Amino acid sequence: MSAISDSIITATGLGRVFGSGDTEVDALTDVSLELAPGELVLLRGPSGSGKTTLLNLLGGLDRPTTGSVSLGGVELTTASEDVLAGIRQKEIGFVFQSFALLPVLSAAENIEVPLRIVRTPAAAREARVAELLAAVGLADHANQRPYELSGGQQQRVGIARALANRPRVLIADEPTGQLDSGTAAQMMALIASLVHEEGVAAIVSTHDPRMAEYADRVLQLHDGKLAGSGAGARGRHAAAEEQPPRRAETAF
Ligand SMILES: Nc1ncnc2c1ncn2[C@@H]1O[C@H](COP(=O)(O)OP(=O)(O)OP(=O)(O)O)[C@@H](O)[C@H]1O
Repeated sequence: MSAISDSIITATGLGRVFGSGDTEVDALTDVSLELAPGELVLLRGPSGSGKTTLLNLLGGLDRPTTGSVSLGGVELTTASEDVLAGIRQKEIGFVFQSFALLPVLSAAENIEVPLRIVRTPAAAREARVAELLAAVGLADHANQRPYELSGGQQQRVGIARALANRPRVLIADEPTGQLDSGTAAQMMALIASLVHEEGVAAIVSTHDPRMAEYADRVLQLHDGKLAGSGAGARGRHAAAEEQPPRRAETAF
Protein backbone atom coordinates (compact mmCIF):
# COMPACT_ATOMS: atom_id res chain seq x y z
CA MET A 1 0.00 0.00 0.00
CA SER A 2 2.62 2.53 1.07
CA ALA A 3 4.96 1.38 -1.73
CA ILE A 4 2.26 2.30 -4.25
CA SER A 5 1.66 5.83 -2.92
CA ASP A 6 5.43 6.40 -2.45
CA SER A 7 6.55 5.12 -5.83
CA ILE A 8 8.57 7.34 -8.16
CA ILE A 9 8.10 5.21 -11.24
CA THR A 10 4.83 3.54 -12.09
CA ALA A 11 4.72 1.41 -15.23
CA THR A 12 1.41 -0.07 -16.30
CA GLY A 13 0.79 -2.68 -18.98
CA LEU A 14 3.99 -1.94 -20.88
CA GLY A 15 4.36 -3.57 -24.24
CA ARG A 16 6.97 -3.03 -26.96
CA VAL A 17 6.79 -4.51 -30.42
CA PHE A 18 9.75 -4.11 -32.76
CA GLY A 19 9.47 -4.44 -36.53
CA SER A 20 6.33 -5.40 -38.43
CA GLY A 21 4.88 -8.26 -40.42
CA ASP A 22 7.17 -11.27 -40.62
CA THR A 23 9.90 -9.56 -38.63
CA GLU A 24 7.65 -8.48 -35.73
CA VAL A 25 9.10 -9.17 -32.27
CA ASP A 26 7.12 -8.87 -29.04
CA ALA A 27 10.06 -7.71 -26.92
CA LEU A 28 7.88 -6.85 -23.92
CA THR A 29 4.30 -7.78 -23.04
CA ASP A 30 2.05 -6.34 -20.33
CA VAL A 31 4.71 -5.44 -17.76
CA SER A 32 3.60 -3.45 -14.73
CA LEU A 33 5.86 -2.40 -11.88
CA GLU A 34 6.54 0.30 -9.31
CA LEU A 35 9.80 1.66 -7.92
CA ALA A 36 10.08 3.43 -4.58
CA PRO A 37 12.83 5.76 -3.23
CA GLY A 38 15.78 4.01 -1.61
CA GLU A 39 14.84 0.70 -3.19
CA LEU A 40 17.20 -1.44 -5.27
CA VAL A 41 15.33 -3.71 -7.66
CA LEU A 42 17.22 -6.31 -9.60
CA LEU A 43 15.96 -7.22 -13.07
CA ARG A 44 16.93 -10.73 -14.04
CA GLY A 45 16.29 -12.78 -17.11
CA PRO A 46 18.05 -14.65 -19.89
CA SER A 47 19.50 -12.96 -22.93
CA GLY A 48 16.69 -11.59 -25.11
CA SER A 49 14.10 -11.64 -22.31
CA GLY A 50 13.50 -7.89 -22.63
CA LYS A 51 15.62 -6.35 -19.85
CA THR A 52 17.19 -3.60 -21.96
CA THR A 53 13.87 -2.90 -23.66
CA LEU A 54 12.18 -2.42 -20.28
CA LEU A 55 14.98 -0.23 -18.89
CA ASN A 56 14.89 1.96 -22.01
CA LEU A 57 11.15 2.48 -21.58
CA LEU A 58 11.48 3.29 -17.86
CA GLY A 59 14.23 5.79 -18.65
CA GLY A 60 12.36 7.57 -21.41
CA LEU A 61 14.90 6.45 -24.03
CA ASP A 62 12.20 4.63 -25.98
CA ARG A 63 8.40 4.76 -26.12
CA PRO A 64 6.17 1.74 -25.54
CA THR A 65 3.78 0.30 -28.11
CA THR A 66 1.19 -0.10 -25.35
CA GLY A 67 0.92 0.93 -21.72
CA SER A 68 2.32 3.87 -19.79
CA VAL A 69 5.25 4.95 -17.63
CA SER A 70 5.03 7.82 -15.19
CA LEU A 71 8.03 9.28 -13.40
CA GLY A 72 7.31 11.59 -10.50
CA GLY A 73 3.79 12.05 -11.89
CA VAL A 74 4.95 12.96 -15.44
CA GLU A 75 3.66 10.64 -18.14
CA LEU A 76 6.70 9.76 -20.24
CA THR A 77 4.75 8.02 -22.97
CA THR A 78 3.20 11.22 -24.24
CA ALA A 79 5.86 13.74 -23.12
CA SER A 80 7.57 15.86 -25.78
CA GLU A 81 11.22 15.15 -26.66
CA ASP A 82 12.23 18.34 -24.80
CA VAL A 83 10.44 17.27 -21.63
CA LEU A 84 11.97 13.79 -21.90
CA ALA A 85 15.46 15.22 -22.37
CA GLY A 86 15.03 17.37 -19.24
CA ILE A 87 13.83 14.38 -17.22
CA ARG A 88 16.74 12.24 -18.43
CA GLN A 89 19.21 14.97 -17.44
CA LYS A 90 17.83 15.79 -14.01
CA GLU A 91 15.76 12.90 -12.75
CA ILE A 92 17.51 9.79 -14.05
CA GLY A 93 21.07 8.51 -13.75
CA PHE A 94 22.14 5.90 -16.30
CA VAL A 95 24.93 3.34 -15.79
CA PHE A 96 26.07 1.26 -18.75
CA GLN A 97 27.86 -2.06 -19.08
CA SER A 98 30.50 -0.39 -21.26
CA PHE A 99 31.06 2.42 -18.66
CA ALA A 100 30.63 4.98 -21.49
CA LEU A 101 33.19 7.42 -20.07
CA LEU A 102 34.70 10.16 -22.20
CA PRO A 103 38.30 9.03 -22.77
CA VAL A 104 39.83 12.51 -22.97
CA LEU A 105 38.42 13.59 -19.60
CA SER A 106 39.73 12.74 -16.14
CA ALA A 107 37.64 10.83 -13.59
CA ALA A 108 36.62 14.10 -11.94
CA GLU A 109 35.78 15.75 -15.27
CA ASN A 110 33.65 12.77 -16.35
CA ILE A 111 31.64 13.02 -13.12
CA GLU A 112 31.29 16.76 -13.69
CA VAL A 113 29.76 16.47 -17.19
CA PRO A 114 26.09 16.09 -16.09
CA LEU A 115 26.52 18.98 -13.65
CA ARG A 116 27.82 21.21 -16.47
CA ILE A 117 24.92 20.20 -18.73
CA VAL A 118 22.38 21.52 -16.20
CA ARG A 119 24.57 24.62 -15.60
CA THR A 120 25.44 23.96 -11.97
CA PRO A 121 27.69 26.78 -10.67
CA ALA A 122 31.41 25.96 -10.46
CA ALA A 123 31.69 25.86 -6.67
CA ALA A 124 28.74 23.50 -6.33
CA ARG A 125 30.15 21.30 -9.13
CA GLU A 126 33.50 21.06 -7.41
CA ALA A 127 31.90 20.15 -4.07
CA ARG A 128 29.61 17.50 -5.57
CA VAL A 129 32.44 15.92 -7.60
CA ALA A 130 34.67 15.73 -4.50
CA GLU A 131 31.83 14.22 -2.49
CA LEU A 132 31.14 11.59 -5.15
CA LEU A 133 34.80 10.72 -5.72
CA ALA A 134 35.06 10.04 -1.98
CA ALA A 135 31.79 8.09 -1.94
CA VAL A 136 33.01 5.71 -4.66
CA GLY A 137 36.51 5.40 -3.16
CA LEU A 138 38.36 7.31 -5.90
CA ALA A 139 39.42 10.49 -4.11
CA ASP A 140 43.04 9.69 -5.00
CA HIS A 141 42.26 9.08 -8.69
CA ALA A 142 40.49 12.34 -9.54
CA ASN A 143 42.93 13.34 -12.28
CA GLN A 144 43.36 9.99 -13.97
CA ARG A 145 41.88 9.30 -17.38
CA PRO A 146 39.73 6.20 -17.94
CA TYR A 147 42.58 4.27 -19.62
CA GLU A 148 44.62 4.71 -16.45
CA LEU A 149 41.90 3.09 -14.33
CA SER A 150 40.86 -0.57 -13.90
CA GLY A 151 37.45 -1.72 -15.16
CA GLY A 152 36.05 -1.61 -11.65
CA GLN A 153 37.41 1.89 -11.09
CA GLN A 154 35.94 3.04 -14.42
CA GLN A 155 32.54 1.73 -13.41
CA ARG A 156 32.86 3.56 -10.07
CA VAL A 157 33.31 6.75 -12.10
CA GLY A 158 30.26 5.73 -14.16
CA ILE A 159 28.18 5.30 -11.00
CA ALA A 160 29.37 8.62 -9.57
CA ARG A 161 28.55 10.38 -12.86
CA ALA A 162 25.07 8.82 -12.86
CA LEU A 163 24.41 10.19 -9.37
CA ALA A 164 25.93 13.64 -9.99
CA ASN A 165 22.63 15.53 -10.41
CA ARG A 166 21.02 13.72 -7.46
CA PRO A 167 18.59 11.87 -9.73
CA ARG A 168 15.50 10.29 -8.25
CA VAL A 169 15.98 7.17 -10.38
CA LEU A 170 19.07 5.12 -11.21
CA ILE A 171 18.89 2.79 -14.20
CA ALA A 172 21.78 0.39 -14.70
CA ASP A 173 21.89 -2.06 -17.61
CA GLU A 174 24.29 -4.91 -16.79
CA PRO A 175 26.66 -2.62 -14.85
CA THR A 176 28.78 -5.58 -13.76
CA GLY A 177 28.78 -7.38 -17.13
CA GLN A 178 32.41 -6.53 -17.94
CA LEU A 179 33.81 -7.06 -14.44
CA ASP A 180 35.29 -10.14 -12.78
CA SER A 181 33.07 -11.70 -10.13
CA GLY A 182 34.87 -10.17 -7.12
CA THR A 183 34.78 -6.67 -8.59
CA ALA A 184 31.16 -7.22 -9.68
CA ALA A 185 30.14 -8.01 -6.10
CA GLN A 186 31.96 -4.88 -4.82
CA MET A 187 30.18 -2.80 -7.44
CA MET A 188 26.75 -4.08 -6.47
CA ALA A 189 27.51 -3.48 -2.78
CA LEU A 190 28.55 0.08 -3.67
CA ILE A 191 25.41 0.68 -5.75
CA ALA A 192 23.24 -0.71 -2.92
CA SER A 193 24.83 1.51 -0.28
CA LEU A 194 24.62 4.66 -2.45
CA VAL A 195 21.02 3.91 -3.40
CA HIS A 196 20.05 3.68 0.24
CA GLU A 197 22.13 6.71 1.31
CA GLU A 198 20.89 8.98 -1.48
CA GLY A 199 17.31 7.64 -1.41
CA VAL A 200 17.41 6.84 -5.14
CA ALA A 201 15.02 4.32 -6.70
CA ALA A 202 17.27 1.93 -8.62
CA ILE A 203 16.62 -0.79 -11.15
CA VAL A 204 19.62 -2.86 -12.22
CA SER A 205 19.65 -5.63 -14.83
CA THR A 206 21.95 -8.59 -14.53
CA HIS A 207 22.47 -12.16 -15.67
CA ASP A 208 24.23 -12.97 -12.40
CA PRO A 209 21.98 -14.70 -9.81
CA ARG A 210 24.46 -13.88 -7.01
CA MET A 211 23.60 -10.18 -7.27
CA ALA A 212 20.25 -10.87 -5.53
CA GLU A 213 22.33 -10.63 -2.34
CA TYR A 214 22.33 -6.83 -2.68
CA ALA A 215 18.76 -6.25 -3.83
CA ASP A 216 15.62 -5.32 -1.96
CA ARG A 217 13.46 -6.93 -4.64
CA VAL A 218 14.08 -9.18 -7.63
CA LEU A 219 11.98 -9.17 -10.80
CA GLN A 220 12.32 -11.99 -13.28
CA LEU A 221 11.65 -11.49 -16.99
CA HIS A 222 11.04 -14.34 -19.38
CA ASP A 223 10.15 -13.91 -23.07
CA GLY A 224 9.22 -10.27 -22.43
CA LYS A 225 6.86 -11.03 -19.56
CA LEU A 226 7.27 -10.66 -15.82
CA ALA A 227 7.67 -14.26 -14.75
CA GLY A 228 8.02 -13.69 -11.04
CA SER A 229 9.10 -11.35 -8.30
CA GLY A 230 10.41 -11.79 -4.80
CA ALA A 231 12.38 -10.16 -2.02
CA GLY A 232 16.14 -9.92 -2.56
CA ALA A 233 18.42 -10.81 0.34
CA ARG A 234 18.59 -7.15 1.40
CA GLY A 235 14.82 -6.92 1.30
CA ARG A 236 14.50 -9.97 3.51
CA HIS A 237 17.06 -8.62 6.00
CA ALA A 238 15.46 -5.20 5.97
CA ALA A 239 12.01 -6.69 6.53
CA ALA A 240 13.30 -8.62 9.54
CA GLU A 241 15.26 -5.70 10.99
CA GLU A 242 13.17 -2.68 10.13
CA GLN A 243 9.57 -3.79 10.09
CA PRO A 244 8.47 -2.60 13.56
CA PRO A 245 9.63 1.05 13.20
CA ARG A 246 8.46 1.22 9.58
CA ARG A 247 5.02 0.06 10.61
CA ALA A 248 4.89 2.66 13.34
CA GLU A 249 5.87 5.39 10.83
CA THR A 250 3.25 4.36 8.31
CA ALA A 251 0.52 3.42 10.77
CA PHE A 252 -1.76 6.21 9.55
N1 LIG B 1 15.66 -2.30 -31.96
C1 LIG B 1 15.23 -3.56 -32.04
N2 LIG B 1 14.75 -4.05 -33.20
C2 LIG B 1 14.28 -5.31 -33.29
N3 LIG B 1 14.28 -6.20 -32.27
C3 LIG B 1 14.77 -5.78 -31.08
C4 LIG B 1 15.27 -4.45 -30.91
N4 LIG B 1 15.69 -4.32 -29.61
C5 LIG B 1 15.46 -5.51 -29.02
N5 LIG B 1 14.91 -6.39 -29.90
C6 LIG B 1 14.48 -7.77 -29.61
O1 LIG B 1 13.68 -7.72 -28.45
C7 LIG B 1 13.95 -8.84 -27.60
C8 LIG B 1 14.40 -8.34 -26.22
O2 LIG B 1 15.70 -7.73 -26.34
P1 LIG B 1 16.45 -7.05 -25.13
O3 LIG B 1 17.71 -6.46 -25.67
O4 LIG B 1 15.51 -6.16 -24.42
O5 LIG B 1 16.77 -8.31 -24.19
P2 LIG B 1 17.79 -8.42 -22.96
O6 LIG B 1 17.09 -9.25 -21.93
O7 LIG B 1 18.25 -7.06 -22.57
O8 LIG B 1 19.00 -9.23 -23.59
P3 LIG B 1 20.57 -9.22 -23.19
O9 LIG B 1 20.63 -9.80 -21.80
O10 LIG B 1 21.18 -10.12 -24.23
O11 LIG B 1 21.02 -7.80 -23.27
C9 LIG B 1 14.99 -9.67 -28.31
O12 LIG B 1 14.32 -10.66 -29.05
C10 LIG B 1 15.64 -8.66 -29.25
O13 LIG B 1 16.18 -9.30 -30.38
